[in-house]
Amino acid sequence: MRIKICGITQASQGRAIVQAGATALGFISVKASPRYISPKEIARISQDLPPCDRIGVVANASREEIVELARQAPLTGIQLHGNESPEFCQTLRQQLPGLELIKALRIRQTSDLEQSDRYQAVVDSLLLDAYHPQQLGGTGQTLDWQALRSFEPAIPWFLAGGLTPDNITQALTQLHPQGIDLSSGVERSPGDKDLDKVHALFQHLSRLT
Ligand SMILES: O=C(O)c1ccccc1NCC(=O)[C@H](O)[C@H](O)COP(=O)(O)O
Repeated sequence: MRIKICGITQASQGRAIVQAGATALGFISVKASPRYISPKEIARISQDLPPCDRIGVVANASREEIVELARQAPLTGIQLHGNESPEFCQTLRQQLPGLELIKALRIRQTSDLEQSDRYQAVVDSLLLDAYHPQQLGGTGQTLDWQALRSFEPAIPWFLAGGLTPDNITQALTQLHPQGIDLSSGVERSPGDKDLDKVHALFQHLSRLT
C-alpha cells in the first residue's frame, strides 16, 4: 500500500512523516492553494528527506511550467489535478519520461469514473478525489466509497478525499486501492501537518495488515 501525505510545507514535518511510514510526500504547486510551496522550497525540503516518492501537484499548468517545476525540484512524480486531457498527459509523458504521472479525477457522480478509461494508457496511476465546486483539492470531503466498489482500473489507483485516521479503516474495509492520499485529515491547519494524527493513521493502518 502506497501512503501519500500531501501538502507538505515544512522540512521537519516531511522528514517525520516519512519516518512514520509515508511512502510519498505531495507538494502543492498550485498558487491558489493555502498549501502552495515554491519549486525552490520543494528542492530545499527534498534535500534532507529520507528515501520516498516526491510528488509535485499541479492543476491546469502548461507543459512548460511543469517541465520547469521538474527541472527546479527533484520530483519523482507529477500529479495532474486539473482538467488535463489524455493528449496533454501523453505529450507530457514524452517530455518527462522518468517521472511518474498521476492523474487525479474529481468524482462528483459515479459516471465520472468512466473518464478513467481514457487515461489508463497515458499515465502511470490514477487518484480519485472528491469534487468541490470551488476547490480543486484538499477539501476534506469524502467520496461515496460504496459507489467505487466496482472501480478496478488497469493501472494502480490512490483513494483520496477526506481520509482521516478515524475513517481510514472503514474506507479500506470497503475499497482496495493500491494507495491512499491524505492532506487535511492529518493537519492542524492547511500546510501544517499534525504528527499525532499522522502517527494515529499508521497505528490504524498497522492493524489492517
Ligand atoms: O491540497 C490542496 O490544497 C490542493 C489544492 C489544489 C489542487 C490539489 C490539492 N491537493 C491535492 C491532493 O492530492 C490532496 O491530498 C487531495 O485533494 C486530498 O485532500 P484531503 O481531502 O484534504 O485529504
